[in-house]
Amino acid sequence: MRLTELYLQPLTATLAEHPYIEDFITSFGLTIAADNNSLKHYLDQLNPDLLEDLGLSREQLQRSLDDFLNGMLALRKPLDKVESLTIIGGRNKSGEAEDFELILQPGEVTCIVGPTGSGKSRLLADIEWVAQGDTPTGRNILINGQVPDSQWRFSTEHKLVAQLSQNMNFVMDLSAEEFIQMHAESRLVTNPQEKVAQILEQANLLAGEQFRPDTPVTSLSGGQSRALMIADMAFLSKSPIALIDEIENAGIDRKKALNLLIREEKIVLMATHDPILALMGDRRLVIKNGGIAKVIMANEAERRNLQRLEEMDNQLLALRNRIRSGETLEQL
Ligand SMILES: Nc1ncnc2c1ncn2[C@@H]1O[C@H](COP(=O)(O)OP(=O)(O)OP(=O)(O)O)[C@@H](O)[C@H]1O
Repeated sequence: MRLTELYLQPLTATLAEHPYIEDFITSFGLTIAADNNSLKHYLDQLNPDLLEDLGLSREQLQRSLDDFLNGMLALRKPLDKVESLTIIGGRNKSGEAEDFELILQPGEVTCIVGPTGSGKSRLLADIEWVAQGDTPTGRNILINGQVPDSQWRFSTEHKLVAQLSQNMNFVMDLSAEEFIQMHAESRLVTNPQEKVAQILEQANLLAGEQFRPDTPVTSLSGGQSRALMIADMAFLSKSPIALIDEIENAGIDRKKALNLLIREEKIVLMATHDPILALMGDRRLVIKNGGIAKVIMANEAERRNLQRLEEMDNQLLALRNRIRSGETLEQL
């Protein structure tokens, strides 16, 4: 819907489709009720004395409402589907060319490995910024094979990338359910209750220890809050690209977490040195001296080892649980 139509149709329809307009108007100390007049008529008939008492001019109110509605309409606009992300090589820290062009597709997982300071975060930042040769690496990022529309580059609503970082600090005094509910409402999803239930259920499947919907977010363990944010990212974020920084220390089911994002058809890039996650990826980018030094594609021999690694991981997990419950490990 266009902004002009929204101003001209009867308020009954406008407020039913965009209930947040009422909150916006009341936040200025005004009241608005659904009737057959239009939003334009409502604004035109506002009493100038009342506006003056509220310290408002009609033009100011109109401008703020335009900005607000434009933002809300942009949030509802369907995004262009991202079918591929191309990374065109730039140069490493010594100025040597990175000689490659990589195409990543939805549902694929790309792991990023390399020593501290090698440039892993820089690569993620190039993608987030949709670099056009204008970052220290000189890389270029294409979306669907083309220089991306400014929709992706400059919009704060339509973020190309959703990023999950290692540290989660909640400062709000809300329950897990209220927190996700608030997020779902701000995203204007059509069925927030259902989405919230789905996210809480999935987060509990990921978390090592269960939590209840009424658990305050500030009381969630590191693993539980990360599980909640991964489920939130999978089901609420419209960003087609997910960047994950080190999932391993989180105490959550890493495999399920990754599968959730893959199932939601995101392009996943993950900095990780966890062998299980690395082998689950479709490719690994090896970063050295600021450049992508090597691209390792998933191969059968490595994948066969995945099962062994999982067995080893389960054995370690069982030992961890024994330690946790106070047992000794003389007998393995
Ligand atoms: N190709 C490049 N040319 C110039 N500078 C670069 C290049 N790649 C990375 N850098 C710079 O090198 C520094 C270290 O890179 P970065 O922070 O990405 O490393 P990292 O691998 O993420 O390290 P850590 O594992 O410690 O987080 C940053 O200042 C980054 O901007």
